[in-house]
Amino acid sequence: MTPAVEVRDLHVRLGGAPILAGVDLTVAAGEWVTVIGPNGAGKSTLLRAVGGLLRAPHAVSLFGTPLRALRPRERARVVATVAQSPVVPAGMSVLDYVLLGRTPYIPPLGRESAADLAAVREVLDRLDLAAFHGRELATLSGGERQRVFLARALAQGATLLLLDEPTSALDIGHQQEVLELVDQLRRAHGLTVFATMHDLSVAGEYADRLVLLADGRVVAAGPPREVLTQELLATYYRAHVRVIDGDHGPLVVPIRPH
Ligand SMILES: Nc1ncnc2c1ncn2[C@@H]1O[C@H](COP(=O)(O)OP(=O)(O)OP(=O)(O)O)[C@@H](O)[C@H]1O
Repeated sequence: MTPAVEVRDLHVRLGGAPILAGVDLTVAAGEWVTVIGPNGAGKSTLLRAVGGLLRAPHAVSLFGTPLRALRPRERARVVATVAQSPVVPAGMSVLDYVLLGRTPYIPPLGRESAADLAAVREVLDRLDLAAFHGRELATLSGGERQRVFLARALAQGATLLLLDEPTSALDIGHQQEVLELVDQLRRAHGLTVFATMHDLSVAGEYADRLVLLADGRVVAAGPPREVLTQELLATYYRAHVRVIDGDHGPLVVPIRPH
């Protein structure tokens, strides 16, 4: 079957320095793959390249089509990105911000249709954001805002979701709620999820496969119990951890070194 994401020998240089140095990976349609790795490993850069936000035209294909062959509107119907800290337009309401997700469906110089508004209201309800629809985005708390960013991506109706640290600003309850919702949507609508996460236990609980990135290279990839090992985490994170069996995958507990 054609993979949702295919990355072949991806090299990215930023500010004159090599950031990604020959990354290869595939994400099957319907799969959830999470990229982990220490700070500065290149995780966000990889996600941006897959989302078409960097010039890497030859290395990335989405659902069998090279990125370079997709026009921006076409690309936006296929892939939706939730960046780590998206720009918040001044004075914009929650409703209008989430409505931006419908841009690929609105004709140039046209207005949103009743179906666009219905799609937005449905997503706001699902994410428990309906009460905020008239609020100025900038006045929301970090966690509320993060749910609005996700709402915009879901309203886009793309089949591939790229989530860069989607729950970093959320409390543990909202973190679970958002990840469960993403997983439900994935199963119900056949979405593919390609994410980055720092919480290794949570990453392992939700992903089918993990990709461990270090210094711009994939150093391990596979099911969570093959990647979340004490040895790999000591080598690449310099972390002292204990890995214990959980119901949905390994749980990584940091242990204070002697
Ligand atoms: N525009 C840029 N110019 C120069 N260097 C950059 C640029 N953007 C990113 N980098 C560098 O590329 C490296 C990888 O950054 P990236 O944000 O992809 O890492 P990351 O794995 O997502 O890190 P973190 O876990 O800290 O979010 C970092 O060393 C960063 O400083």
